[in-house]
Amino acid sequence: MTTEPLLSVRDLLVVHPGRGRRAAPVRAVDGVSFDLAAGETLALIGESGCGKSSTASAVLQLRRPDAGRVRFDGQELTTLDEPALRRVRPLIQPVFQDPYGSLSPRLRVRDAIAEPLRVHGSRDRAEDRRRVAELLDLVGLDAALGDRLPHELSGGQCQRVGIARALVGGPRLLVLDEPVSALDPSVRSGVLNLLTDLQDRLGLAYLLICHDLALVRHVAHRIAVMRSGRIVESGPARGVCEDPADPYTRELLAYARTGDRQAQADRRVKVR
Ligand SMILES: Nc1ncnc2c1ncn2[C@@H]1O[C@H](COP(=O)(O)OP(=O)(O)OP(=O)(O)O)[C@@H](O)[C@H]1O
Repeated sequence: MTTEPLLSVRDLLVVHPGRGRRAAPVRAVDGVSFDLAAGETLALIGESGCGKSSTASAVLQLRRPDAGRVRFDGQELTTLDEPALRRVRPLIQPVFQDPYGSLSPRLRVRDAIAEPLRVHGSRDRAEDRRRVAELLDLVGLDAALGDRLPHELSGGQCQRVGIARALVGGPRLLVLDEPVSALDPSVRSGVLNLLTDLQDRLGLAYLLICHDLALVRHVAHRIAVMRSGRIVESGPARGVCEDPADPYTRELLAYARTGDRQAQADRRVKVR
């Protein structure tokens, strides 16, 4: 018996308008297809501008794709109207690179985490408080941090709040866009361990966008290499780079050279 993947992306096309007055439109994503199972991590890697974030936005339906299909948990998302999509959104949640930028500076942590519940119609404040306390505990934060504002948290704590907020609606898929690259190296492994622990406990699927090949090999199950809007190679994350004659390995090693330079640059824009 074959089980349907949680996420199935087929022939995805995202075209951005050209940036200059005479600039031609950019096919940022040009026929991308992949599957992702529940409990699995697929890492999308590739040099800057190859279309990783555009793919992520189209999967999240933050940016409607120009063509192609995005089937999630048996439902085709590209044809859903906005009210129907709002009901699906809690199940597919993003976690962004900049933990401060993804939280409102004026909302206390407990309100930031509870906000999506209220947006989706929750009127039971006591139940919301209980859920927030449960989530703070789940992401390894002390309940007292619930009273703080984002600027009163460290980068790692702030990213944990972002993860708690993503979890509040009971998602099945998280789209992780460089989730630790803006963090101090000393707290990165804690956040990564939290993500792998949450995946094991909750059966979450992760679409991971990351520049750091060493990290990707450690946390992902499969890797897809993008270039110029296309997936040019894909395969298992573990045991890769063992046969230099293999095209997938060659692609990864080539990526590692450009990607490492990008990762160095990323580290220079650390948040507080
Ligand atoms: N809103 C936009 N308008 C016009 N062009 C865009 C827009 N967003 C992205 N692009 C272009 O689309 C292409 C793919 O960009 P995208 O951000 O998806 O790549 P990426 O692989 O995520 O890059 P990075 O690793 O630097 O974030 C690039 O040529 C980029 O300049």
